[in-house]
Amino acid sequence: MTSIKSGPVLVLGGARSGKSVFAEKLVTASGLRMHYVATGRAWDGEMQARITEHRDRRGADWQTHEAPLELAGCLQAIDAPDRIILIDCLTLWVTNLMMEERDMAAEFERLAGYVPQAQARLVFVSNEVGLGIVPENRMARDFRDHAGRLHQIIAEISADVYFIAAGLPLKMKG
Ligand SMILES: Nc1nc2c(ncn2[C@@H]2O[C@H](COP(=O)(O)OP(=O)(O)OP(=O)(O)O)[C@@H](O)[C@H]2O)c(=O)[nH]1
Repeated sequence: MTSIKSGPVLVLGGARSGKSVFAEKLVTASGLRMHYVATGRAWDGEMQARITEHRDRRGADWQTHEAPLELAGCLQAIDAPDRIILIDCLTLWVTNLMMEERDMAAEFERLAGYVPQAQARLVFVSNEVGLGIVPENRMARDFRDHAGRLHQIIAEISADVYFIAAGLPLKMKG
């Protein structure tokens, strides 16, 4: 199993690609105190079922925090050198910021400003949503563009970057 040596990690992949499971294994293998920051919200029964599945899989060794909007603030609040924090996922955070009409560039800058100073190990999970055809509606195009920009920003400051497809990791950086 791949292990985390130093610096932040970005794990990208499509829906149900196995990216969360891969990231969870990286975290579990680290031996550090495991924290999970969820950006998702239980907006309907289906999402609640997905969340329950994730919680059951993680088990009691993880401490869970919910940060649909204030991601950098949440990470700062729980930062400590003996911890590893899995952030799942950046694309849901982008969705939440868009819904609240936040200044995306400023939010990305705030997160990117914090990441290099973090004492905890950070593992970001995100959906690669830019591989399909150009979406027909404006909001979906904006979402795809914001996600793409954020991925480039986080990839640049990450030590390791993986792309997961069909449960298989492709190491792109590190
Ligand atoms: N609020 C909240 N959300 C959670 C919790 N655990 C997981 N989630 C959210 O559930 C989302 C994952 O949903 P899925 O639809 O199963 O993920 P997926 O992208 O289809 O599948 P994978 O590629 O396997 O990760 C994550 O992005 C989290 O934000 C939790 O304890 N609380």
